[in-house]
Amino acid sequence: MMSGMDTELSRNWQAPATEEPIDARVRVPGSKSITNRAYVLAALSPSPTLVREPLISRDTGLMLDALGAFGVDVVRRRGGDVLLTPGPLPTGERTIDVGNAGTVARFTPLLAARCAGDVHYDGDAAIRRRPIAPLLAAMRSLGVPVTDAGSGHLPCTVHGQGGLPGGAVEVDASASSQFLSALLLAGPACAGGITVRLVGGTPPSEPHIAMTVAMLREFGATVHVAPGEYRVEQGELTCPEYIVEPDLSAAAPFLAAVAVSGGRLCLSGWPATSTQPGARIRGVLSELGVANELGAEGLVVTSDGRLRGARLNLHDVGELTPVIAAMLCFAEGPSVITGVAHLRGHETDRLAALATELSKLGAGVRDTEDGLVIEPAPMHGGTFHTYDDHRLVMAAAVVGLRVPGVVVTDPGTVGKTFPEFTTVWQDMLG
Ligand SMILES: O=C(O)C1=C[C@@H](OP(=O)(O)O)[C@@H](O)[C@H](O)C1
Ligand SMILES: C=C(OP(=O)(O)O)C(=O)O
Repeated sequence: MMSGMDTELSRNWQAPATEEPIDARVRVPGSKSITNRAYVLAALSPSPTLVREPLISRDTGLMLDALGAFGVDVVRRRGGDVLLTPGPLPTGERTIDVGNAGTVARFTPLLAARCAGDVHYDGDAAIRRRPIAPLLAAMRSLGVPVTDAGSGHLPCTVHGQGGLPGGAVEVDASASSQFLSALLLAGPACAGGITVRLVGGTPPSEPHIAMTVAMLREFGATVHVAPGEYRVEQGELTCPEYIVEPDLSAAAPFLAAVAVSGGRLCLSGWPATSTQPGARIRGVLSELGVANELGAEGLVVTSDGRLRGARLNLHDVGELTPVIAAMLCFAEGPSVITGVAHLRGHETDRLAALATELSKLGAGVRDTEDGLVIEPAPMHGGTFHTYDDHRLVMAAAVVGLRVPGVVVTDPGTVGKTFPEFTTVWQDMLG
């Protein structure tokens, strides 16, 4: 039996610190966003799809479970590839656990409408706080009956009628680009296709919308894009094999490690072009004065450990904010991050969490209405709370490299998108 102290230690992770420059080659697992889109599109493709090099993590496991509940046969091959073959759409009541996966919570309810019967949705306490009302409103206006407890949040029930109506629909995707992606991904299965008109503010995470459009086309869908309006034609999808790119947002903490500690790191498998927002970390690094170059062996980042402060609008790449904020705590001057008010509705209120945890360790970090102000200052060890947020574990790891004694709570929460993160991080240090 473990003593209370052992239990406490096993729940925490002492982030490794180093005074040596980094000299490493790292490979990260497949992209969460690409994997879960490939799974959704495979579920809508009548012929089998082999998804190669997918991410194997909590979010992608929950997606496969959800699709399995909708009659998709899922075969996990040795080595990680997954073969998906849709079967007859099921009838009767079922329940989907979305955990804290935005992609499962937002992308699958439209698919549930194709089943005949009630599909109940719920997940972690955190997902019950995350926005979904604009998506449910759009579903209702399409003619899909959905009930919730009146709060506009999960839990909710999709009353599947055995088919997905289509037509024209408006959506306010200013709180999450995933509302728009959800409607577009379901488009080929909608009767008569779907026309989505954006209302409200500009959606965040523009690269994720481009990813949705690009992947729909890779699966054979016809997609028309005009300013503020998208049209997806009804049609049969097919893609016998889809290869998933490495997750460039999961790569970001490793690149940040070189920026704060100096040295050289090669991230293997970096694609020449990508719709992933993580690809834009290269531009951010350049702006901070950190050299990075794409060559035959991958993306190579080299640094002497010095970086400039900057003013960064991260509206398009919000999921990079925790790692970038951690990195900026070691810049030579202050920084301002703007454009990410929607992060308050992510896995946790990321702006509040980053301000609290980074300040607690000595940096001057405060949250503003739509971002963070970061005044670098000498930092010291202490406990870094992670609030069930995988990207806060990654941010804490970056701080811990330069600050001995950073104790990270609940490191297992990183399993949402990168179960092997702490091992790969340790390996990076040799
Ligand atoms: O579509 C996707 O795969 C994602 C879209 C973004 O969501 P928001 O637009 O809600 O920020 C991003 O932050 C999330 O990690 C993944
Ligand atoms: C916001 C994120 O995840 P989700 O897919 O749950 O929205 C994220 O991974 O940073």
